[in-house]
Amino acid sequence: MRKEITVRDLPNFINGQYVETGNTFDVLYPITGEVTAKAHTAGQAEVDAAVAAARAALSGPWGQLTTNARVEMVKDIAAAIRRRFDDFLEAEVLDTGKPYSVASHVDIPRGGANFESFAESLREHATEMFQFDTPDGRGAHNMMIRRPRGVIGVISPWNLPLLLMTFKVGPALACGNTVVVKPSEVTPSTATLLGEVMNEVGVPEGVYNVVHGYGDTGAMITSHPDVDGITFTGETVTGSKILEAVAPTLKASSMEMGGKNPGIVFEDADLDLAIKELTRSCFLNTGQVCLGTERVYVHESVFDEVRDRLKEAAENLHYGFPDDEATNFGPVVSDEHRDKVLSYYKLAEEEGATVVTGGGAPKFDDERDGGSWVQPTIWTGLSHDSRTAREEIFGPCVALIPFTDEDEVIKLANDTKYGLAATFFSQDVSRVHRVAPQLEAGIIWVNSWFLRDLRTAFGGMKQSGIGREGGVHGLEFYTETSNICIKY
Ligand SMILES: NC(=O)C1=CN([C@@H]2O[C@H](COP(=O)(O)OP(=O)(O)OC[C@H]3O[C@@H](n4cnc5c(N)ncnc54)[C@H](O)[C@@H]3O)[C@@H](O)[C@H]2O)C=CC1
Ligand SMILES: O=C(O)/C=C/C=C(\O)C(=O)O
Repeated sequence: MRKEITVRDLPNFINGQYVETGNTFDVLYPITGEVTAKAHTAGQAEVDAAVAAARAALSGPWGQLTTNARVEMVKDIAAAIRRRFDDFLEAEVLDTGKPYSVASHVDIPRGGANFESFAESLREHATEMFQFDTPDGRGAHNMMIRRPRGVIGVISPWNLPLLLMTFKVGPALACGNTVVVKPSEVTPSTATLLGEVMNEVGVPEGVYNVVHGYGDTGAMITSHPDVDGITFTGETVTGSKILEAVAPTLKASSMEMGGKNPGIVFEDADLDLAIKELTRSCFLNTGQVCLGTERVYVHESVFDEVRDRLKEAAENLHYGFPDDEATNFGPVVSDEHRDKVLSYYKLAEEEGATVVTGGGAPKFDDERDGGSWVQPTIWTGLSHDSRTAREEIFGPCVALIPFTDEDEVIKLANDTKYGLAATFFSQDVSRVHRVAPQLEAGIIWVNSWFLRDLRTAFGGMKQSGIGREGGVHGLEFYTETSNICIKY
């Protein structure tokens, strides 16, 4: 159904207050291209104020909370997000155009779970202690303590805005840090709304701050001398610029970046399951998931069947307005991103691809023609070395490439500068155990995709990332340790 849009104002959130700057940029509805909000750009003064508020909060009432009280407050944030589920859902859909069916099952529930789960993890981790022999025979205890790292700059992307931002803010707050968040300029709404939740729950002022703007506002945070750590999700090239920006002040950095994740369908795979999971891994969230599969190697003996069944699944996806229950496929996030994806659709054909389905933009003959739409697309006939099969497109598209043997496909899967995720399908238990450890990826799914247990380590190898977050693994980034050596 067509949405009646009232243009909203999205101020910054600094020291518990909403702060306007009057210098605004438009936020657009990807379904139709209409303006839905005006976000207030933060300049150096607002970034400085946010960082100063975050610094002050570390030694204010927040810093004085007991661990138990802090953990309970972080869980209260989760409960408040759940109470305001519909507000978050509406805000996320307006920014991204994604179907309610996706946002209400993936994005918004994770907004709450990210706070709750990391609060629990913090309670469960054990403190390290070593008994140590000293030359005088009396001995010592080495005891490690953890303390918050300090002010954390959170730079987040547009594909899963609330999910990915809270995947960082949740553990940061659970560990006692304070944050300055720079959400993507394309999707600033849910980060702004979270400020209301923080005030409702009684999170002390200055603990959670949000500044809006483009990459230059992000750069004011990454280069800020009073920020202690940066956690980033986004493109690899941006990650590399951020690492340069943090170098002069030697900030700790946790980086989750792009991928060109392989999928593999072996000849012994359960094809019903493989098609079901590949339909999600290629097309969920219109392909805008860093863990998605844009190249799938299919054993030659089942290639034609996989191609035909995946084509059928892609053609059954339902483009529509977000609140239509049948809609499971939305637009991409912006015209800029649509143009990038369509440029790869053109490149694929220039590189000799056969278009199995899709390959362009849909035409609706209604207001959706003003939005940022592309078709789900499947190619065959592309070589593993083509740019289409090697570069991250971040769209609902996949190159199907045949293979003949296991060693060959492992080499093909690993032949990339990235190493975020891999997913493969086989019913042969020996093969599963043999192949999985040989894949160069931080996250490997077997007979499944995007099954997330928040206690597990999350992050990429090679140019897909530096460091791991999730469960107790995030403690390495979100806390500083001190070893205390106590001689008896
Ligand atoms: N999760 C992932 O792996 C994601 C990958 N991408 C990839 O990146 C491409 C471009 O999307 P963008 O949103 O432009 O990603 P991006 O990496 O440019 O932006 C991500 C965040 O970084 C900020 N940023 C940009 N330049 C910065 C700088 N110099 N210093 C500090 N912060 C900076 C942005 O404002 C945004 O908040 C996509 O087409 C896709 O291929 C995008 C989003 C998520
Ligand atoms: O489940 C998560 O924590 C993250 C999922 C997806 C991404 O990281 C991404 O698309 O960037």
